[in-house]
Amino acid sequence: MRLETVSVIGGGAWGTALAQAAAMAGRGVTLVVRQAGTAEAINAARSNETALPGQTLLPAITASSDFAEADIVILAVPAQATRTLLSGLDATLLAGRPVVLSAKGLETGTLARQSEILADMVPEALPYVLSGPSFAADVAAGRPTAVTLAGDDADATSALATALAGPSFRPYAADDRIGVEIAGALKNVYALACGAVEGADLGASARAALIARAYAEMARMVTAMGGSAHTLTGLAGLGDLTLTCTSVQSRNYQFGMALGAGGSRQDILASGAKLAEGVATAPVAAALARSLGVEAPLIDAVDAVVAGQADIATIVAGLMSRPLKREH
Ligand SMILES: NC(=O)C1=CN([C@@H]2O[C@H](COP(=O)(O)OP(=O)(O)OC[C@H]3O[C@@H](n4cnc5c(N)ncnc54)[C@H](OP(=O)(O)O)[C@@H]3O)[C@@H](O)[C@H]2O)C=CC1
Ligand SMILES: O=C(CO)COP(=O)(O)O
Repeated sequence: MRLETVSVIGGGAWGTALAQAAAMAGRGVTLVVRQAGTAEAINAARSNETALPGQTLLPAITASSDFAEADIVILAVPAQATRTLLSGLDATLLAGRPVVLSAKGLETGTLARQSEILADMVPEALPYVLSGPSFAADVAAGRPTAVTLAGDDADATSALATALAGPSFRPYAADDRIGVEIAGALKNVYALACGAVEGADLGASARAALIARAYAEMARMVTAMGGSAHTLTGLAGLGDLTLTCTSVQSRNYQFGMALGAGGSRQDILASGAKLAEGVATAPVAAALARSLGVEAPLIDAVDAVVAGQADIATIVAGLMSRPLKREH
């Protein structure tokens, strides 16, 4: 299969960074944005100053407001926008092509993973999931980054990983799409919790305990969904959980800090908070856990705090007074 050209759909921080990574890999790239004026501004400045300031885009990238036919399509819009985006695209341009899903979230209402949305909307597309510890600013600046790229066919996934790999961007091929998608969505929920630990000044010990118990909870969720807990030992699991749950640079962590300091979801959003996917995913993950019969006290705790149903002190007291049990 020809893997020379790439269309990245979504002109935010991540779409811009993935366009840069694909250009570094030697691909010809179209960065598809919503507004013609935005495309013109990016092409003129050779930079997407609104979404990813201070990064000069490589010459192989052209921004456009039209979806161009390409060998590889990468979707990089927020998880809740993926269905709307796909409903507006010409499905014939996606049929038989690798479509790389890079959003980290579960869909409100349907509880769907990103690749389930793609299967609903364009069943003829070839689904791949890209996830792992990778801040857009790091990827775009050419700092060393490694991610997981999961697809159904091992040879085709390796070929796609090779087509997207560059000197500073290293995709590892994998086959567990479910595990990778659930890990990517849930780490944002746990990052909210870890940010709240910092915002409420509960200490580094509490944060480390939270990360370890989040990993165990994530493993229960992945297994119940039909994925492999082994996937969580990799970049999309441990890697991204570590990054997002310990970095003030993470938008989910920042949102959690504001919650931990006593802010309400509404007030934090009104203050202009950046996209924090865990906010939409927390109630979806809680509903998913209930439907699967999985015990998920941390997801439930984040869901309750985000919904304004409980304060941090009550949540912490509740978690610390759960019946003692064996660790494994
Ligand atoms: N930023 C990061 O470091 C990383 C982000 N991700 C994931 O990537 C996804 C996107 O995040 P990110 O780019 O950072 O978010 P941003 O908020 O920076 O950008 C989101 C972009 O999506 C566009 N968009 C929203 N809805 C639509 C739509 N219906 N059709 C077309 N475009 C649309 C917006 O367009 P407009 O500007 O016109 O509103 C905006 O450019 C998230 O799921 C995130 O978790 C994954 C790894 C790293
Ligand atoms: O997914 C990310 C890094 O891997 C980005 O995290 P935030 O969306 O929390 O900034």
